[in-house]
Amino acid sequence: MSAYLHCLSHTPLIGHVDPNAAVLAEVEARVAAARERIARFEPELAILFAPDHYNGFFYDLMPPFCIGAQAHAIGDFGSAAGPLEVPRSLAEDCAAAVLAAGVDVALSYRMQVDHGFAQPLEQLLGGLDRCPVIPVFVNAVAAPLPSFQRARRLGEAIGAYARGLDRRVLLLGSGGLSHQPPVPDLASADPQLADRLLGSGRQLPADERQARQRRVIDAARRFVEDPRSLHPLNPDWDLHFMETLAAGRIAELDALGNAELSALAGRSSHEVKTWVAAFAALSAFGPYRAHDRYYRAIPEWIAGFGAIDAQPLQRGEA
Ligand SMILES: O=C(O)/C=C/c1cccc(O)c1O
Ligand SMILES: [Fe+2]
Repeated sequence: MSAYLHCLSHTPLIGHVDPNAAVLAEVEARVAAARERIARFEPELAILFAPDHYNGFFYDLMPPFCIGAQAHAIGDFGSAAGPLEVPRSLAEDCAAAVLAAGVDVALSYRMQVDHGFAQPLEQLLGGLDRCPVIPVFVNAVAAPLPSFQRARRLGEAIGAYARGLDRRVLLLGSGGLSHQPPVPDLASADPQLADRLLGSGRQLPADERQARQRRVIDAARRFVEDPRSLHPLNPDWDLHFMETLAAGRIAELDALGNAELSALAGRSSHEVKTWVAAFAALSAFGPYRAHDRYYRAIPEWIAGFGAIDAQPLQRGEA
């Protein structure tokens, strides 16, 4: 029984609107180093906390959290498409354990996921099917959103379940940090978009998919030229958030309300709740040490882009 954590921002803009070569190389080196550390850990099971962007979860039935017992990725923005390697009975047991621990979580036997799940699996493990993975959806865009406290409780319950397995468990958090790309919003949607957000967008026609991706790519180009065209990135808050998790003070975030977080760091910054859940899961293995922290605000990717590793303290470590 052992655990290793890696949390990483995702962005579908990689390869579409990139920062300069030096920054790109810096990020690639960081990701490559994280991939090596993970490979050395030799995970037997990954638990991946990630959000969706109205590609798999819609307002016909929007859960705050959902565990996938089977899942497939759609391949948006050129990310990997196809089935994830989900150990069905472990995912079922995990959902049952979480419910028994008092956290309400949905279960899906046909979970559809997007770049939020696919990108970390590609970047950190080399593909969708390289390691058995339990995908855990955390709603980070479709109001009303779960709170920091519930994300923490979800993570603690999943961590307690994972600790009981006799396996090397990799805990992954995907998303964040401060950012607000043009992800749709039901409150301001016209009737056609509202219909898509209610579920008719599950299999988007190719031309609409193209137009949707183009809108995000154009928004990124504009954001580089005019930082006021989107909600600003907030490096101060991002670094403070990372330090809070690294210092083991996860519960301090409970006091931060959803509206407050949107105002500080943008509407998509709720993706950081995947990090909170992952760290809370790690805390179920005991005190931990964070290392290999990385951060850079990257407007080309509309992302406060961060990465961090953590693992339980070894015997003798303070
Ligand atoms: O449009 C989407 O589906 C999402 C875009 C996006 C852009 C930048 C950072 C992110 O985390 C995103 O999901
Ligand atoms: Fe995202």
